[in-house]
Amino acid sequence: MAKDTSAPFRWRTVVEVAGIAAIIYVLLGAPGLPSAWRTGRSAEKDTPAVRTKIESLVSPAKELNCPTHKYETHVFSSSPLILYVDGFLSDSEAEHLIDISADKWQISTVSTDGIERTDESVRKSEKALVQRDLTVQCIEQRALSFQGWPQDTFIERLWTQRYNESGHFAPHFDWSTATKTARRVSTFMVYVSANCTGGGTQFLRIERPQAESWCQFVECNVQSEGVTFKPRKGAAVFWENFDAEGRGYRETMHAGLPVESGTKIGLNIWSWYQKGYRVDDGEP
Ligand SMILES: O=C(O)CCC(=O)C(=O)O
Ligand SMILES: [Fe+2]
Repeated sequence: MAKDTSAPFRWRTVVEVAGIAAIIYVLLGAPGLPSAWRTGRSAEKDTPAVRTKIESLVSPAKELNCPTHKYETHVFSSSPLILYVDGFLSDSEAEHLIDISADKWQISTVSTDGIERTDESVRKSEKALVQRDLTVQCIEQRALSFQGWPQDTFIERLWTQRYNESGHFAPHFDWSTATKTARRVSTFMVYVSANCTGGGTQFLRIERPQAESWCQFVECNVQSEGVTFKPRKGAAVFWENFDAEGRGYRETMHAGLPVESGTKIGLNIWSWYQKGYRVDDGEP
């Protein structure tokens, strides 16, 4: 009787096709996987976007003489870590940030894979790059000290952000480009001025806490998805963008809700992990 050789042959074909598909998937850059896992194809490559990012990293001068400043921290969530920091900025620091932003406002951009564009359906606001004077460096220092001066972690140059009526920022993550050795590890969303209605910072995938006490900081009287932090002058919402393995937290998706009346001014303080990088102290 003739031997049936077709079954082993089919299996070999299946294995070969799977192998070729896997090679093509890797060559395409492993689409669908978080970029932190795409080893061998990373922001360490010296692209213009990476150079611009690295040039924006700063470290406050070590011998700074900053005034004593006290704030109150409330743990909102431990995983992901989300903290509410009341009084992160003093009134005079907030006023100073407003003053030094005054002649610097420019239309805000959004960035996809390091490429900047304007799109009011995503982000409608103005932003200002603030000069690194003593007050600003003391704020940078406060942000690093708050996190325990983590290794190889720097502050991205600070920007204020102004939203007038209908200004908003659609849901997004703060961690678009990320690798194992370079990523935006944490965010402070600081309210510099909050003469507005609306304009809260909404986390769509996180539930509002039950305790009544949180109602001073989060919206309790509106029916909306997730939880919304109220803009409150001087306060900050702090969160970590990645877990210990370097995976972005999906729960940190957030939005700046439309300002219904008045003006809201925010300050972004982003901390960036850049393995092995050293930055000169001090001056802008
Ligand atoms: O304005 C807000 O409440 C959020 C701003 C924000 O998410 C950002 O600037 O990345
Ligand atoms: Fe954001």
